[in-house]
Amino acid sequence: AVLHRLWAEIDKTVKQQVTMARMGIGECGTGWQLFAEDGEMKMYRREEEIDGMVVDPLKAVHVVKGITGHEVCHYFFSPKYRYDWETTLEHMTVLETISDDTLLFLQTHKRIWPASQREAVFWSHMRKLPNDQDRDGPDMWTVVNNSTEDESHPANSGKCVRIYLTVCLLCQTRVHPPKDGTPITRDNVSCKITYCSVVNPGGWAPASVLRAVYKREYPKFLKRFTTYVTNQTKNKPIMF
Ligand SMILES: CCCc1ccc(-c2ccc(S(=O)(=O)CCO)cc2)cc1[C@H]1C[C@H]1c1ccccn1
Repeated sequence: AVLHRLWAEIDKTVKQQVTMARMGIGECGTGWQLFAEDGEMKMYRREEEIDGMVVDPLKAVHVVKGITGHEVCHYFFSPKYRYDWETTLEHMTVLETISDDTLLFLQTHKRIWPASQREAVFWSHMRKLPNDQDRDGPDMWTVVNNSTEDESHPANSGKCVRIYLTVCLLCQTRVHPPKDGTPITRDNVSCKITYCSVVNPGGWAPASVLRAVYKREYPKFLKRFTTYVTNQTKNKPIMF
């Protein structure tokens, strides 16, 4: 198959992001502060600024019973479900279908007063990863979203400020087979989710406002999204 113009960048970025997502918080360098906790969900951030703009890296870890990594990545990646769970989304367009596991998105997010409205252009790639640590362990699945340029949508040409994001959703399915050898049900599966994101807001926005938005929005987003996947899958066959 002819490789797409972005393929080399996608493959390199996915490998880099997955390597970082697999590292524990302790190995990810210093300065991580736990800022939100809800049951199994723990959310960390590091306070970082570039040219006075807040670009705080975020890392969340969560364990959800009854769903698999393939299912979590499927509902995160597919455009047809996004309006159901992404509450800050104002508009989403698929600019290009690069392949069946790689899409180019244009998204505008609802304006956060007093900052100007933001938009993002990013490729999104979904991939199953060999579990190289535990060969007979279940596979891992990931979706990586990474901002990119698109000639037909130059940055900051309209009313929206272009943001630059790198997001990695890494999922590891855990199966606890029933003792009595009966078939595996959703009671026997769980998914360890690691969500990493770095967002450059692209233009000035008050640090206090941005940090308040992230503190409020990210825990809401991960809880809402995982609840959505649980509800969407509960009466469906398990997608391993
Ligand atoms: C000034 C910039 C604010 C800002 C930057 C970035 C994002 C954002 C974009 C994409 C993704 S995703 O994980 O790729 C899922 C696809 O949408 C998550 C978050 C949202 C906001 C805004 C709306 C706020 C927000 C922040 C955090 C979570 C959700 N929404």
